[in-house]
Amino acid sequence: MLFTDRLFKKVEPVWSSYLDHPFVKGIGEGTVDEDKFIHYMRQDYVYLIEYSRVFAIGSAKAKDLKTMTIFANLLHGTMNYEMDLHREYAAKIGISNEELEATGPSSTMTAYTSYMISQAQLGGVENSIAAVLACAWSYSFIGKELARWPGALDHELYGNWVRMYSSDEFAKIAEDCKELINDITKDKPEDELKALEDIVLRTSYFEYMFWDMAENISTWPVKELAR
Ligand SMILES: Cc1ncc(CO)c(N)n1
Repeated sequence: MLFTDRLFKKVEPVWSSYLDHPFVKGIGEGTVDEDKFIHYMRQDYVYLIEYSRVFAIGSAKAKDLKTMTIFANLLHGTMNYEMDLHREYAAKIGISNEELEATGPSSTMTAYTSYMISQAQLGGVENSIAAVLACAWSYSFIGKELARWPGALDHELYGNWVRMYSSDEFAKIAEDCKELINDITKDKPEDELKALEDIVLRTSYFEYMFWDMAENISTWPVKELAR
């Protein structure tokens, strides 16, 4: 069995719950509140900066040129392609790239990216790929599903989002991550596989928390002190 098949069995209930989440449903149905979406996109922009850092760590830790190149391509794709989506949305509503980049990090964004970066720094290259796997793969999973919902692809505001994450280009990013982890785990003992599975499960929980952060427009518990 491929390691990603084993992982999918583990995370499937968590990922299915994303599709019932009011924010994710709101994107698919075109009903999500604009203020919530803007908060989400701003937090996601600064999230993607840290996420790219994990690709850079993976590239630095890679033991062969193929792995190093895949990480470098993922880094390039995120910064030059996926983040254009956020820049385009921001431009539409009058937020500059500088303002977008200067977004104050929310507690959930901080916790999630800190966890990814610490896991990537602690272990070998396999930890970096485990840390980003749920991100790329679950977004592709959500994108493909929402693309089947009536009108989701054509919605004037949220259609771009659905088109990005259901695109073949984005599916390729998820596939590259899956291939990397399957290659890297081929001869690994069970205790190491379990540790990687744990990273994928925890990042899947963080993904749920990120959707909650968007839905609740949350930042930090003590808002007036968090500026
Ligand atoms: C929080 C989060 N996870 C995953 C992705 C996919 O890259 C994203 N844009 N944001």
